Amino acid sequence: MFKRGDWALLLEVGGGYRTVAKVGGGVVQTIRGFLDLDALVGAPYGSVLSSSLGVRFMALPATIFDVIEHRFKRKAQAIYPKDAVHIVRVAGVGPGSRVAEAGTGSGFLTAVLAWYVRPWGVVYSFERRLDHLRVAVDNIRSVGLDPYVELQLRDVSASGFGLAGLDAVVLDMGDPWAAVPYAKEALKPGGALAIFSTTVEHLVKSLAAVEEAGFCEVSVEEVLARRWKPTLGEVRPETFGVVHTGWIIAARNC
Ligand SMILES: C[S@@+](CC[C@H](N)C(=O)[O-])C[C@H]1O[C@@H](n2cnc3c(N)ncnc32)[C@H](O)[C@@H]1O
Repeated sequence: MFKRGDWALLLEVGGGYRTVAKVGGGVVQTIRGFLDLDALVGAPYGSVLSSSLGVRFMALPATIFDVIEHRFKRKAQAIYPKDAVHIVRVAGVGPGSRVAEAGTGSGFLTAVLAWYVRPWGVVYSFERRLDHLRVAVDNIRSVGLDPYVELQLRDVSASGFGLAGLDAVVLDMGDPWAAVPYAKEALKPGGALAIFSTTVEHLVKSLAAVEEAGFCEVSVEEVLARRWKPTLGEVRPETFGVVHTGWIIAARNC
């Protein structure tokens, strides 16, 4: 059953609208009318509540990805969930991992990494812009992941990470090639490096830096996720969708 402070995924019954809201957060406005979220405190998962316009919503427990997608504020270009999860895989991130990340941006990838390093690990996340860092702080706190994240205002291209023996370093920033030698110093032997690139030019410069720094087991992958229409009798790929996000370079510190 829902507790005060839980995040609920609210699905319009018989319609396509969805939103995510905090249980016990009072009355919230949606494009389908007002919803009283206090009514969900103590209610079982799957409860239905009506908006002020009479639109019915089914309330389900929200996943971390539901909250990130619907409630996180955006200050910088955020990573897509398909890429974030792939980074978790290639960087071998799991419970107890010590991971450094730059730049933090709005903290979308930070939150995903923090979700996976729980309950013993830590994400050291570096950002050079204070306005971005402030948004990330709010986003990460909103999902209760702040105990697993150490945020720092720092330009890693100029100053490195100031850390050693890390399990992984993840770079989603304009000039990762400048941070690659610092990433090598910060990683434990065998530790993983992951770099997200959105253009071919960025990818090639990043790859050159990875090779120059002496990393091994280098790979480049693009994650293609195509949404299909699940309506029986009309099952086919959706007409519109996200065509390109980026590539993920992975390498090991050898
Ligand atoms: C594309 S955004 C990162 C988005 C983030 N991965 C997310 O999912 O929300 C790139 C961020 O890197 C930061 N950045 C760029 N160069 C940096 C550097 N040398 N050191 C630290 N942060 C840097 C930028 O200010 C920006 O916030």
